[in-house]
Amino acid sequence: MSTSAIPAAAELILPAPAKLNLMLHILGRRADGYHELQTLFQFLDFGDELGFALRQDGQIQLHTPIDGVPHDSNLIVRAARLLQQQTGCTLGTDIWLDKRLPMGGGIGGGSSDAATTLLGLKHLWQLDCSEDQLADMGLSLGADVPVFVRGHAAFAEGVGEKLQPVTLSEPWFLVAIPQVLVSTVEIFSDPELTRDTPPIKVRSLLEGGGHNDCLPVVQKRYPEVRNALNLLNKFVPAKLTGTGACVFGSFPNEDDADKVARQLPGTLPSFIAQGRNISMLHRRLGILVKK
Ligand SMILES: C[C@](O)(CO)[C@H](O)COP(=O)(O)OP(=O)(O)OC[C@H]1O[C@@H](n2ccc(N)nc2=O)[C@H](O)[C@@H]1O
Ligand SMILES: Nc1ncnc2c1ncn2[C@@H]1O[C@H](COP(=O)(O)OP(=O)(O)OP(=O)(O)O)[C@@H](O)[C@H]1O
Repeated sequence: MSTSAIPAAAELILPAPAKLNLMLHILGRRADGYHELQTLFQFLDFGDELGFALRQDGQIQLHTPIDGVPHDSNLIVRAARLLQQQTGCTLGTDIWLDKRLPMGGGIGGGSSDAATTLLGLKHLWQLDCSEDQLADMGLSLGADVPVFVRGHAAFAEGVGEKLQPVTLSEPWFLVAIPQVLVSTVEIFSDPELTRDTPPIKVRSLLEGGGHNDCLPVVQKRYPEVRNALNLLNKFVPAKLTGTGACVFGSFPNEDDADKVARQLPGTLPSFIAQGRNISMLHRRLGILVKK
């Protein structure tokens, strides 16, 4: 994996992997407007990469800005500041980001960056906080952050924070990236969204089963996503991850995924990655802790 966007000054380099929602059922809406979900999360062995270097002056400085996202709104900076506040830590950090995941893609780039920041800085600042505390902090940043903090494929309920680890097969995925940014808020506010899918037991959820309740609304609002689903459906059953925009199909091996990728038009970029039950971040941190 290239680390070109991350300078040698970084003392700690960690991955921030993507996730897929293999299914997403919407059971209802809470009084605060958030939706009760059931979803199956699996990680991909593809993602962003973050570099961290220690600062003694308490400053949090992200050196690689994202277009359209102010420094202080970036989930990386927000996660770092939250960790400082919650632990009383007076250390700071320089951070560099190698952004590879499309934004607004439904593959959790911002959430994963936030989780990698929480776990990376716990390591760099040598903090004594538990995974439960980090998952709670993560939840206050976004519904998808806790699963990245835990690092295990999971059946999620609640708003996405009640996680039950699951072991799934680890197929190869072709993920196509429609060139449009889908607003999660917009999809969850659509009056036509199905919000009354009956709950199912994880036991009865066969692998590959379930559906995505966001699909009809996303297809209606975003022709780019509709086109991508139609194109991919010619080769493999195509699914939507989260609220989109990305769509994906699964394959038993990388070659089969690659053959289909070659037949997609240049206007529909894609990448191939393997599904993972343990996130790359946790594999890497596990190695660091054992050293
Ligand atoms: C769609 C999923 O990606 C599935 O994994 C997540 O549920 C969304 O997670 P996320 O991007 O971390 O979402 P957040 O940043 O917490 O919420 C963005 C917006 O989505 C809506 N939202 C999100 C999660 C949820 N369970 N119900 C909601 O209604 C809310 O309007 C919220 O203001
Ligand atoms: N580090 C970050 N990376 C990406 N987006 C960020 C980041 N920090 C803040 N954001 C904001 O969060 C929004 C959603 O980004 P993200 O890439 O996580 O979307 P997503 O893949 O649809 O997420 P999810 O699957 O969790 O709904 C972006 O449009 C951007 O404004």
